[in-house]
Amino acid sequence: MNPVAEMKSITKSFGNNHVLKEVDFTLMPGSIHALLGENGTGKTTLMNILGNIIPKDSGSIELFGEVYDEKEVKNQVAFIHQELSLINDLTVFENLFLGRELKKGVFLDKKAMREETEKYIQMLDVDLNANQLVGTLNPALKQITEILRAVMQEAKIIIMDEPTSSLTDVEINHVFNVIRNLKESGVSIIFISHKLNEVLTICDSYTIMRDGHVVATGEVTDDLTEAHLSSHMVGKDLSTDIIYKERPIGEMILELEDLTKERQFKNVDMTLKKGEIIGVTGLLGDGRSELFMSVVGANSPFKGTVKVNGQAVKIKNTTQAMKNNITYVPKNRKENGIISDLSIKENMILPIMNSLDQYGILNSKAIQEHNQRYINELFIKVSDTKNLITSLSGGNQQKVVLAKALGSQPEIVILDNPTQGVDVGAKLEIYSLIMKLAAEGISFIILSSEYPELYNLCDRVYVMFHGEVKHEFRREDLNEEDIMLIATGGSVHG
Ligand SMILES: Nc1ncnc2c1ncn2[C@@H]1O[C@H](COP(=O)(O)OP(=O)(O)OP(=O)(O)O)[C@@H](O)[C@H]1O
Repeated sequence: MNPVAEMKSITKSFGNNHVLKEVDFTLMPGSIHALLGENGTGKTTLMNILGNIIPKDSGSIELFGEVYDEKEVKNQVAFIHQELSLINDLTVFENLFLGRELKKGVFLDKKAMREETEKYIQMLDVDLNANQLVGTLNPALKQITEILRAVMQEAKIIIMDEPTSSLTDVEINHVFNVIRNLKESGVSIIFISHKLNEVLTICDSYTIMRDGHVVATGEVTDDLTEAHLSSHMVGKDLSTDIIYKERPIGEMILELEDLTKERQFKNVDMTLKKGEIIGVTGLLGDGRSELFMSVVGANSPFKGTVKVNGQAVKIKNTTQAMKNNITYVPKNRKENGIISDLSIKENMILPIMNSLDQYGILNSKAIQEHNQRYINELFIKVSDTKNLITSLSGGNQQKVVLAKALGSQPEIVILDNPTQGVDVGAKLEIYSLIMKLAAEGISFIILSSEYPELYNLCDRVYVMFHGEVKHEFRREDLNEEDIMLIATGGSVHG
């Protein structure tokens, strides 16, 4: 069998930043190929070159045995980015035909576009309505709509950049089924991911990059392990020590009493003490994100009482939340976490502008010190903080979002899906930092679907189902099977 894509000795630099150094990459037909590596190692850059989004500096590419043709590639290769590019106010079929609308005379032929969409929906066996507004779809169906768009343009190679990073387990299965159907139909898929368990589940082969080089490539076999993959990614064996540390827990700092918002969450009671780390988990529709958006004033109105340090507070927006020393990091980085038009430096200092502003002039030394501290503590890979935040790799953007939150020195930090897109090694660094800050007295609420994340960090974990708290686990009772049972509507004793 001949490869469908063959990249040889690809190099690429951005200024002095030599991102790709003689990279070889081969994709076989009808396969799902994982592309792995630490944050900022050049995975997206390599794929941007394959998809003709940016030019290479040197090297050669063959597609389907032919020399790479920049005009043809648009129809052959589709790239689904981490941040989806759908328009919420349009329907599914309108999104799918955006920029290539079918027409009857001068009018749009909506009937034909709808029918064509239905045909592909059936082909991929997905539960999607062509007429539905994209804004009303859950994250998995949005991801699937993007996949449909790629399939409808008859792409033979589809690159998926962390397609599951904001999905829950059930949604991931849904997207995986679609990916498997695609593979059956002969499409080759490149699967960029930091979730090594998913790579072992769905991929046939893998390539691992480190510092702009390929360090390993091979088949996914039964004896391949996550530890094997991650040791190649970081160049050493990752510590398997548990990061969690026993530490003194202080007074009550936050109480949620009987919080209710129609169709979102119901009768929620939760507590958090000084220096404590609690987890909140569940599956799609559990209401945890809506609950904490309400707590910080971003999802009003709701019923019930929020108490900070024993005092009932009415928080109407996130600025008031910050005045109550609560910082909140929402889950979707592009829509909520970063300001794309600002530099890395500006993004990092936004929440602390007031404290840095002396006599109306920004103290550049203080800014420099502040930023350098977080760049060091979170290992943010950055060549110049004056560059736009969007020039950073996805995982490094996420670290800037965390730096922004922690830099405001809050008493309570609420993190929704905090390590989205972050590589396995950097995750451990972030957990260690959170543990260190908790030992210094900062309290954390971690909203997460990842059991290892909850296990590494949390003193207690609340499990929600359909907007209600169904169980509270003490650390000593935590286990993944019971959490899953409750998250799917079952119950455990005790
Ligand atoms: N347009 C750009 N301008 C300047 N530097 C860039 C640009 N695009 C990427 N880079 C740099 O290239 C390097 C590789 O980034 P890339 O996005 O390819 O990494 P990645 O392996 O996909 O990381 P992640 O896992 O975090 O998504 C980073 O140092 C990044 O800052």
